[in-house]
Amino acid sequence: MAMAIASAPQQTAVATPPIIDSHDVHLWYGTNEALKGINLTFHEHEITALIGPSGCGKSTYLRTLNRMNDLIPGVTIKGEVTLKGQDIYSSSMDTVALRKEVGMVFQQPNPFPFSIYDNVTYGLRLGGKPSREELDEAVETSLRQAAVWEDVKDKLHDSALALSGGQQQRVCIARVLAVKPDVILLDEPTSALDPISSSQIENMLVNLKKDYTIILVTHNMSQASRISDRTAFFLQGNLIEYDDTKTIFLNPHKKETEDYISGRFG
Ligand SMILES: Nc1ncnc2c1ncn2[C@@H]1O[C@H](COP(=O)(O)OP(=O)(O)OP(=O)(O)O)[C@@H](O)[C@H]1O
Repeated sequence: MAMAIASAPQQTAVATPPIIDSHDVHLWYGTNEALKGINLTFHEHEITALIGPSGCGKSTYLRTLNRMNDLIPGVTIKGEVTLKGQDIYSSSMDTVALRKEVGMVFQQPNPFPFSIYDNVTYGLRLGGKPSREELDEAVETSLRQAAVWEDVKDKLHDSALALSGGQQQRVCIARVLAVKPDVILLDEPTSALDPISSSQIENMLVNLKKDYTIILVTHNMSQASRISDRTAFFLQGNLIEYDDTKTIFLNPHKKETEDYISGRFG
């Protein structure tokens, strides 16, 4: 019998339109093949969790979705990733624009050493010369969406570095939201946070999915089962199983998946 986790998994996902498609994605770091032909389709307005033991390629795969691996020397990528039907690896793709459409939040909160206001407006100011009113509006909307407005509204011009870790992470999420992405990638966004901050971020992500598509790497099985609609299980660079979260946690089809989620390895 599979898994023993505290919370009931999400209900069976009802398919929304696909937004990202990856087809036969391989990635090598030098000669080490870290991804061995990944086929995955992500659906709009869903949260998808990527799970699997350390070193199985989850973070590497997440970074292929907005070409963040391009920044790592010695990386070779083959295969196809499309965003709304457009090949993101085509030579005509503007990677700065891509990373606005497919934003990323990292494990460690990484606010810039600026004010909260300047952190949230950073991407907007890179893209042009928005008016003060536009910036003010974006700051309030994004901080509200990231569920941190009430904490910071009276100190927007204080350093973001003076906030708690959980508040910093929510400001980093607001920074991504301010440029209105379609997709948000999160790489273990709560693993450096206390349980209360983690739970605030989980609730926020569930609220955000009505407006965004969310793809989340997590080691936390309860988190995956609490908030995700679909779950993909990776092992040694392969995608072993991808299904709605309820099936993965209650009735996985592959033995490796069952062994992992029931804690037999990893
Ligand atoms: N920058 C890099 N240079 C060389 N090899 C790397 C690099 N990043 C990851 N790897 C290797 O690629 C493989 C997959 O790593 P990756 O970080 O994607 O796994 P992961 O499943 O996200 O692991 P974790 O859960 O520990 O974060 C591992 O063998 C790792 O050592």
